[in-house]
Amino acid sequence: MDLTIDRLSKRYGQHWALRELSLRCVPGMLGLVGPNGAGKTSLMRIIATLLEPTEGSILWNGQDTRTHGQKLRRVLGYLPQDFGVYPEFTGRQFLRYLAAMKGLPNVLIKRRVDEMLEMVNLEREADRKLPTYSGGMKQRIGIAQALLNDPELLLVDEPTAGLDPAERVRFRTLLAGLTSSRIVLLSTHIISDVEAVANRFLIMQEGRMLADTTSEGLMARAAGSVWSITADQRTALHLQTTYQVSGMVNQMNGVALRIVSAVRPHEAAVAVDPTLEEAYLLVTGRQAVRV
Ligand SMILES: Nc1ncnc2c1ncn2[C@@H]1O[C@H](COP(=O)(O)OP(=O)(O)OP(=O)(O)O)[C@@H](O)[C@H]1O
Repeated sequence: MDLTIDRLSKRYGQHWALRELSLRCVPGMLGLVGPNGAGKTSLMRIIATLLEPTEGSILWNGQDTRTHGQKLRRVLGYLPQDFGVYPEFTGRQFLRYLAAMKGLPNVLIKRRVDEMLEMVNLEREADRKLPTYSGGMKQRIGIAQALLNDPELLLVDEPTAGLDPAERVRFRTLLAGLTSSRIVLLSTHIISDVEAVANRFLIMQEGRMLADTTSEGLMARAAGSVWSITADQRTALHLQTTYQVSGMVNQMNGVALRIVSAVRPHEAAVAVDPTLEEAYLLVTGRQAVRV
């Protein structure tokens, strides 16, 4: 199993959504992290062969997907960001319908659908119509449909958007169990979504790959660049306007700040271990989203 992305670019009109992106993926969970508009969905849609690149190519096991797209589609599972459900179907009917569409033999469909419903913990809700499902249940049925063909390559685009914290955790746990023998590419703008499950982090911004690293690699980049200080209100305000503040808590004795800065922001500041979000902030220069 080998997915190679070679100098991929995508232009919409005058706007470049992807710029010369290269990447080689082997089995494991890859967290594709970047702010809205970074190009994550465009990349996923091109890999899924739903969108043509402007330049560059995607190779699946060494073969170009422009000419051998069927080989990749056969082993692909995809949960798109705007995953829509069919209002007339129950969860079970929906999965059976998609299993048939994916070409699973009739004799296997019932068993496979039952297995998937059990895996995503929706057996009890399987005969309810899809519009009655909560956001988290819809995402779980979405991942179930993506897994029907036991894909070697699983693309999951912003799966936790709009989920409440309990469903978010549940979804992460579900994903964590899926990675051993496939390539999973999971996109998110929330680093905590992939913090515990990804063994590789791809950080995208404005169509470019800013970093291709592990959590340790990302943390190492931020070592010595995160500071903690408890200051009075006036000093805290000054620090906030001058530096990137990654955390702030009002306390009895002042304001406790965490600051991301290459230089010591104040003589009373002490260096602290970075969090993954702070490392992300340092790489992208943006505020990480905390959920
Ligand atoms: N069909 C399109 N026509 C024109 N511009 C587009 C189109 N699709 C995406 N874009 C632009 O390309 C850039 C990348 O979009 P894309 O959806 O790939 O990013 P993203 O990282 O997935 O962001 P989001 O999380 O908001 O979906 C954005 O600036 C977006 O506005």
